[in-house]
Amino acid sequence: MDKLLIRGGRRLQGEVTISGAKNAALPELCAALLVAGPVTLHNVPRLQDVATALKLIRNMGVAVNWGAEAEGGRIDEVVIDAGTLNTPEAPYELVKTMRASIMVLGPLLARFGEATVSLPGGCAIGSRPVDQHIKGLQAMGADIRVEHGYILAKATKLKGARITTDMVTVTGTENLLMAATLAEGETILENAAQEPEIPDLAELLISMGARIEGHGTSRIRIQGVDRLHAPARPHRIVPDRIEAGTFLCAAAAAGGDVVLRNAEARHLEAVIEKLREAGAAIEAGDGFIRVRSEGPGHLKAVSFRTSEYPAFPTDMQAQFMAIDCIADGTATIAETIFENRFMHVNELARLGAHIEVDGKLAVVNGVAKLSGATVMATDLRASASLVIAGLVADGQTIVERIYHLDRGYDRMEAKLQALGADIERVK
Ligand SMILES: CC(=O)N[C@H]1[C@@H](OP(=O)(O)OP(=O)(O)OC[C@H]2O[C@@H](n3ccc(=O)[nH]c3=O)[C@H](O)[C@@H]2O)O[C@H](CO)[C@@H](O)[C@@H]1O
Ligand SMILES: C=C(OP(=O)(O)O)C(=O)O
Repeated sequence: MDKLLIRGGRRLQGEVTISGAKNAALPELCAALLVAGPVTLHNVPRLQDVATALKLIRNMGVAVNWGAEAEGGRIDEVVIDAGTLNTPEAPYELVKTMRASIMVLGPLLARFGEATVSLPGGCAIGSRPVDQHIKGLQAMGADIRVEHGYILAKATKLKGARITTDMVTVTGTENLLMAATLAEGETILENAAQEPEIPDLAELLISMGARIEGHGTSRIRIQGVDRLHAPARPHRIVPDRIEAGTFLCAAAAAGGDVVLRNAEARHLEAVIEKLREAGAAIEAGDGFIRVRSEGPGHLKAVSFRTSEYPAFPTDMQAQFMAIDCIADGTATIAETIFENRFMHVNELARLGAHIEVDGKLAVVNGVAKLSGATVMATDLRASASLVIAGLVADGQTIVERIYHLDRGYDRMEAKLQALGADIERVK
């Protein structure tokens, strides 16, 4: 199993190009199932979750061409043609490592009138049920049973409905949005998620002939159409705001001067505001963000609370906690989205951090320095937080189980090396 070996204490300097968003790529790969014809995506990040999603849809009989595999092809391009789809099924073996697989359910049901999709596997950050996806599709007239760990869904023709989800759910909104494009009549999604990946998905669907309004707000209105068509042009996936935020936190914590290219500051306002409070200087312009920081000894502890977009993202909580660990003062961090997303705390403590957890709250007392140790990654963003802590810690840190990191970051260690970090992957 691969590990990362980090020798801390180096400042970060230079430029890094941010990849396309994992959380936009995954629903958009599923959206391609809605049409018979080629859907071309650009700015596709090279990461394990994309590979898993492509394996899943190939298994349905879909033709997939990932640029990295094609001779001389664009490395960031994926072309999917679901014209040959013959098995509208997602088996447990392919779904268990990636909860986002649930997003094949809406498109399959809408286009084929049936789908068999395994319940996604349990995940370290919380229980993560999919009841809202199921309830929404039932409101659209689907007949859904859950048996032997599988969702068995049928619908001769989905019907438009007004759906108010019990909570704001990102993939729930995306699943129902995709299903509604082919439903009969109008669907209104109330309490819809507003994360930037949702308007990005909606724009792709619109380029396929879908009729959607209000994407990016909490009320999305969809007029169903009889069929969608292949988009005329490639769709460019929105930059990954969480990858960008992770590099901002890394530079703020380690100190240095880093410019992020292909990054959207307007998608990261809550994080940037907190980084400024912590003492980092941030400038942003068209497609770039620059961060300058004096690093350890010059950072202030900053409290924050995770919440739905545009508030502070839960996917940035662990990485920002790494800054608070070495900042001056005490920070209180409230995690309101997932009930078990403080798994990195024990590992940060192994590096010398002082953190106490009480339910949804973590209280971090900043220390002057961290000291390198062997730590274990427990989930995707926890891994990133340990990497950031390792960049600051004295001596050598080994981060084990980085398959979590590889799920969602595109060659993170290579990008950090290019910024001057002493980090390498070892077998
Ligand atoms: C692939 C993708 O885009 N993943 C993101 C997505 O996950 P995901 O879409 O899975 O997260 P949700 O927005 O659905 O979850 C929000 C909350 O609602 C609960 N819930 C959700 C659906 C449901 O049917 N029932 C239910 O109870 C969840 O357990 C959680 O407590 O949004 C999360 C919250 O921003 C991010 O951390 C993930 O990175
Ligand atoms: C929790 C995350 O992803 P997923 O929903 O794919 O598990 C994440 O990106 O931090």
